[in-house]
This record gives sequence, C-alpha cells and structure tokens, in this order.
Amino acid sequence: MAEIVLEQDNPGLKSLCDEFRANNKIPPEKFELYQVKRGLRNPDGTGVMAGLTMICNVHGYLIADGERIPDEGKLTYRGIDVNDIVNGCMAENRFGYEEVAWLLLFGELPTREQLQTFSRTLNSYRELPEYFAEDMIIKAPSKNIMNKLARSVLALYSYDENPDDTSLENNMRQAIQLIARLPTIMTYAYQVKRRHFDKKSMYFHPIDPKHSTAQSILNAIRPDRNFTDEEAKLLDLCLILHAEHGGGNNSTFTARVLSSTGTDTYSAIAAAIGSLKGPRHGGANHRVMMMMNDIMENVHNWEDETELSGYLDKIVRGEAADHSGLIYGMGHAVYTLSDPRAVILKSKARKLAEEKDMLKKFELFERVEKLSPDAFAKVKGERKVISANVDFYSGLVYEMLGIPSDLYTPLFAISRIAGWCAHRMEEMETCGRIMRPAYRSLSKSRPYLPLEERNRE
Ligand SMILES: CC(=O)SCCNC(=O)CCNC(=O)[C@H](O)C(C)(C)COP(=O)(O)OP(=O)(O)OC[C@H]1O[C@@H](n2cnc3c(N)ncnc32)[C@H](O)[C@@H]1OP(=O)(O)O
Ligand SMILES: O=C([O-])CC(=O)C(=O)O
Repeated sequence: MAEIVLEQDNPGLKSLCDEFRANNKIPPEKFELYQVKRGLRNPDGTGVMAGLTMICNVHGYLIADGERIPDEGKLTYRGIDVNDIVNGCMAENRFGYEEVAWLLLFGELPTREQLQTFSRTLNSYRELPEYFAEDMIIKAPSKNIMNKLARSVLALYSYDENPDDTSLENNMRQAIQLIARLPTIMTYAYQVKRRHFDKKSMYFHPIDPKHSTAQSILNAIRPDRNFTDEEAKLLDLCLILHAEHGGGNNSTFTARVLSSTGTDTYSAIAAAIGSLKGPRHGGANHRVMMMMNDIMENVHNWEDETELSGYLDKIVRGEAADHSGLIYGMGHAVYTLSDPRAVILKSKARKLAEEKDMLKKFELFERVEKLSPDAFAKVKGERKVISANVDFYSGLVYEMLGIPSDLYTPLFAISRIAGWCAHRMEEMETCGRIMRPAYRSLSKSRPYLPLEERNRE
C-alpha cells in the first residue's frame, strides 16, 4: 500500500476520517445520562464554579427559585464598574489602559505617582530583545497575527535568563514586560505580514517613549505616524473594555489551567492567545465583519427587515455566511439582556458613523442586532435571551479608525494580557492545586490483538 496523501479531498485522508468517525461516536443523550457538564455548564446554563477571584465580576443574570432571570450586564474590575472607569478617564481627558492594567495586577487604583512610574516602566520595555524582530518575526512571517503573537511569546522564553522561576517577583517581571512588548510584537508582525503576504510596503517607525499603549499602536500602524488625540483615546477605550473578564472566559481559564501546573509565564500566555483566537471567543470580532460583509452582499435591501430576518434565519440554519450556524457577536455565556462593553462600543460606533458618513452601515449592524434574537429563538427553539456581545461593534469601530482587520483580534490580546497575567498570579499565589477535572470513560475493556488477527473489511 502506498502512503496516504494528507491533502484536503484526498480519498486516503477521507478514509482516515471515516475510520475516526466510526470509532468515536458519543450519543448526545449520554451527557445527560451521566450528568456531564458539557462545556462546564450546569443544567440551567450557569457556569460550573471552578475558582475564586478578586480580580473581576461579570454579572448577567439573577437567580430566583432556581431559575436564571435575565438582567442588564454589569462588569466590575476589582469591584469598580467599568463604566465609572471609562467616565473617570474621559472626565480627566487622559488615557486609561495603563491605569486599568495596574488596577488588575495589584488590586488598587494607582496614585498619580504610581501611574506615572508604571507608564514609564511599560515604555522602557516596549523595545524587543536584540535581534528578536529579525530572527523571530521577520524570518518567519505568519498570515495570522494571533498565531505570530503566540509563537513570539513562546520564543521570548529563550531570551529570558530566568524563564522558569515562578516566584511572584519573577512572574510580575515577566507580566509587566509582556504587557509592554505585546503591542510591539503585534505591530511588527503586522508589517511583516503586509510585506510578505500582501506585497505591500513594510515600515518600522521608531517607538516614542512618551506614548501610551494606544498611541504607540497608532504610531506603528499609520504610514505617516499621524493620528488625532480623539482617535488614540477611542482606541484606549477599546483597550480598557477588553482588559479583563473574570476567571471563566476561555482564554483566562486556559491561562489559569496552565499556570496550575507550575509551568512558565510564556507557555501560559501563548496558550491563552491560542484560545482567544477561536471564533467563538475573541476571534468573533473578525468573523462579525466577515459575516456583515456577506450580509451586505446578499441582502438586497438593507432596510427591509423581512428580507434581513430571512437571511439571519439562513445563517442560524447553517445555510449562509460561513455555514457555522452562528450569528457572530451575538450571545454570551453570562450576559443576557446586555453586555455593558457592547453598549459603550455601540454608542461610539454610532458617533463615528455620523462623522464618517457611514450611518447606513451602522444602521444595518443595529438591525442585525435587533433581529438576531428572533432568528435564534425561531430556528434553534431556544428560550435563552441573547444580545450583542463585546465583539459585535468592536470591528466596526476599528474599521472606522482605519485599523486593518488583521489586527481586530490581536488588539483584544494586547489588552487582555493584563487580565491573563493578573489571573496567572492569583492562581499561583492563592490556589496552588493542579486543575484536573474528570472524564467518564465510555470505552469497554477488550483484549489486545496481534497484527495478524486484525482483519477488518
Ligand atoms: C469575547 C467573547 O468571547 S464574546 C463571545 C464571542 N463569540 C461569538 O460572538 C460567537 C457567537 N456566539 C456564540 O457562539 C455563543 O453565544 C457563545 C460561545 C458566546 C456562548 O456560548 P454558550 O454559552 O454555549 O451559548 P448557549 O448556551 O446559549 O448555546 C445554546 C445553543 O445556542 C447556540 N448559539 C449561541 N449563540 C449563538 C449565536 N450567536 N448564533 C447561533 N447560535 C448560537 C449554541 O451554539 C448552542 O447550540 P447547540 O445547543 O446546538 O449546541
Ligand atoms: O466571558 C466570556 O466567556 C467571553 C468574554 O466576553 C470575554 O472574555 O471578554
């Protein structure tokens, strides 16, 4: 027999998949029979309680008589409402992401002096180690910036003289260095991707040590380095809103699971980046824009709610857009009536759309947001209340800021790294047990057969 050609549509590969399918069926009713908490969710849809945290609270429903009662979403960082953080920074017309990173890492709002010192510290670590960009980014471009971010974070292990020391001091050093460097890695990786895959110019502007995180990103991705203060403050707002979301979101949980083994910071954060890339998690912000492009192409009259509803039904039936059956940017594991981050981003998107003469597109987003819950309820027969999540309007805001779609999900990672690092340290300092849930085995005992007895047709 010749070797199997591992290529899409090759009969050999198809036969391997048939072999897999034949031997790997688990009937859905078995999950119920053995009371397995699929997706680590209780029967009422609430998450399995996996830990304790002081970093964040995500509120999306009330429980009354054992039932989930939908409620407006509320997000607090270290007990402080994220709306108050946003309004506080806006009232003082200053950048807020650095303050949020401090709050998440240490548990208290920084004093003016602490904030200045922290911002200066971040700026002093923005540059990558010598030859890192040449050896790790330029020589090995990736089409996908999330993939490049994960690989670069893993590679930083080799540039660290003390990578495996998991003392708080060492974890803290690595956390602050990573928070400072991830934006630089992202913008370098983007330039290399532009040059290598898109055949466009690549430019590496010098880093300005006085820039906030948001400013440093705009400085690096704009060919002429020009941006307004309003644009930088809006990007900063996006970074504030994405910085943290409790211990249970998939990427943070991933970081905590890895940290519970005692592994190094680079391994834990690279894994979290891999999780965030998924289209059901942070990758949804990019998918929303692809889905909306598909809707714009296929729905003839954007204002016709009957036509639009019909198309949304097709998306949920898996017959349109990417055929996943998902309306990206809608639904959430915790939020029901609203995701507070989506509420803020929507108001910013509307304002920008008015300024940039893009109201027609904004209103289409708004219509999809309005009609999706019905399509979801009708097609899936689900009673669950769904609303727009953080990923629904973020891509639109980025698009109107002139940020390329390659960077939508990476920007999420640039911000969320603060939360991941805070959770890693909390896990290691306060929990100290390896996470090890159980899987009920459905396999039956059987004898090992010698090769000549394995005759299957
Ligand atoms: C930063 C973030 O991660 S925010 C979330 C970003 N993700 C997205 O926007 C993708 C679209 N949304 C979803 O896939 C889901 O709503 C999630 C992943 C966010 C939450 O998932 P869950 O808590 O498991 O959702 P839920 O328990 O309500 O799922 C019930 C059913 O509804 C489906 N469903 C949930 N949301 C949607 C949606 N937006 N479109 C279509 N079907 C959906 C689920 O796939 C599931 O179907 P199944 O029973 O056939 O498996
Ligand atoms: O909490 C979740 O499951 C996903 C989410 O919104 C986030 O991580 O920001």
